[in-house]
Amino acid sequence: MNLVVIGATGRTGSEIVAEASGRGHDVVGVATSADTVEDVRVYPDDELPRLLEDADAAIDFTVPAATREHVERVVEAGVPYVVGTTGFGEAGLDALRGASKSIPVLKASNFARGVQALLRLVEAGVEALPEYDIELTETHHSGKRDAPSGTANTILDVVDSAARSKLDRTHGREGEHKREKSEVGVHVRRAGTVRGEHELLLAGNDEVLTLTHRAESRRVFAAGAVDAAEWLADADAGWYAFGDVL
Ligand SMILES: NC(=O)C1=CN([C@@H]2O[C@H](COP(=O)(O)OP(=O)(O)OC[C@H]3O[C@@H](n4cnc5c(N)ncnc54)[C@H](O)[C@@H]3O)[C@@H](O)[C@H]2O)C=CC1
Ligand SMILES: O=C(O)C1=N[C@H](C(=O)O)C[C@H](O)C1
Repeated sequence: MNLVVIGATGRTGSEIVAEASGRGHDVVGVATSADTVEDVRVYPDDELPRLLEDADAAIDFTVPAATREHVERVVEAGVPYVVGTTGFGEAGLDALRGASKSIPVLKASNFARGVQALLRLVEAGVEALPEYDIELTETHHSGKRDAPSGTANTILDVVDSAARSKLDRTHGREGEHKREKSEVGVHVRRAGTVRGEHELLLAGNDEVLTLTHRAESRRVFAAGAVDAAEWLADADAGWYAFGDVL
């Protein structure tokens, strides 16, 4: 396949370039400035329209503002679009959903296959323990821009759908704060080079169940993103999730 990796010089984009090249795909990169990654040419983002002309798919791991600019170019080129970027507001999500009327769009907050399994375990745990208190903690490297993580928000959406009553997301606690039954605590840690860890704690009287996923390297995200691009290249226009690929 001809792949365009947008964000190719980034922590994750550079792993995606390595993974795609390693699989034998023809890869070009786009980033804020020209560079070379794993012997792959990286072009500044104003070159994106030309690079999309022969692309079979584009993969975007940048920042929400950049992805919003890219999506119009990708739609014009009619190229399947894999989006890993997180931290969108409603307008950004609407732009991506709008694009899916014309091209196949696959957006996932986490391309690790283990997180797909975690989401299924979260649903089962919440359904089995409806009265238990739920607290979510996510930990990422000190360079992460958005909080909570996109994965944390995805986990909370699964909790919402599995819970018997609406839960209020309580981001941190300080001062006098007695826990309400309707709370789901959300806690964010930023430190070092942590690749991505998510822990859901369900606590009842005299017992605790914790469900944890930890990414040991960004290669796990890269493998999933390239799997998604290979799958999406033959898809019809529409809105897809990483679970559709597995
Ligand atoms: N869905 C998933 O599995 C994962 C998602 N992510 C998300 O991916 C995004 C990027 O994360 P990192 O790789 O740590 O970021 P980073 O800061 O290391 O890299 C960002 C990349 O985007 C590029 N970029 C920024 N503005 C651009 C523009 N206007 N045009 C073209 N390129 C532009 C930069 O040049 C750089 O290559 C974040 O939103 C993060 O949450 C990260 C890992 C896994
Ligand atoms: O920024 C990161 O690094 C990651 N971001 C994604 C998120 O926001 O959930 C996925 C992964 O946890 C790594």
